[in-house]
Amino acid sequence: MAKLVLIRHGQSEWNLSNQFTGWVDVDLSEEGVEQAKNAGRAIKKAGLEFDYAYTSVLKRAIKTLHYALEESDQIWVPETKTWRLNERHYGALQGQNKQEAADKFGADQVHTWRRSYDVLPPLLDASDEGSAAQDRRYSNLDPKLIPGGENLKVTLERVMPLWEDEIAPKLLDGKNIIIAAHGNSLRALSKYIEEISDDDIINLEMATGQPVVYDFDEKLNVLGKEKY
Ligand SMILES: O=C(O)[C@H](O)COP(=O)(O)O
Repeated sequence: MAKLVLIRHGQSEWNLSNQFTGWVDVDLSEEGVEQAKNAGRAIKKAGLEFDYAYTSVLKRAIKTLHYALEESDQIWVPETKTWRLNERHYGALQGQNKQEAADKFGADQVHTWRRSYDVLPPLLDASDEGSAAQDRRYSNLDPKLIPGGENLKVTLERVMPLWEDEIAPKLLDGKNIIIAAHGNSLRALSKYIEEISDDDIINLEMATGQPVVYDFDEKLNVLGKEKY
């Protein structure tokens, strides 16, 4: 019945330089642009047609969506941009080099920050430079909802209202949806969709620019999952 395509943005400038990114609005690298276009070509080749598109308010995901839709000749598809699909907020780690952080705090600690389900990164204060509280794009958001740092659990909790209010009803109505977002907002969504345990989610990685296609029955049970 309905299909849902999840696509992590193409390689970003900070994926390339190995920096924690989170809510920092970093652009795609040249390779990231190519990955997004290739995703669009794969979508076209597979004959995937969308009724709705969703993305975050960060340009690496927005541009990935646009390249993918343009290459598959469906740039007209109605799209929604929402902070609920943003990357998990990496708190005070944002901007730091991941290798340098591992040298400073230990590889185990950094792995725990990156992949554990419920350990929070060091938090940013609302008054800190670089806090999203000072960013105009979040000015219509209740300040209490603006995070100073998130783990996967908190990320899943803020993705779920979007799933419940918008995505699931449309899939139940047989509509096909593409979501272009981020490694961890998509890991959170996959955890819910595939009912992956808190322990096992540590092993799920999302490749940049690779479409993941879920096929659902009319009760939203997963019939199949394919990667292009
Ligand atoms: O925000 C980031 O740094 C990346 O998009 C995801 O990083 P991770 O692989 O460390 O979770």
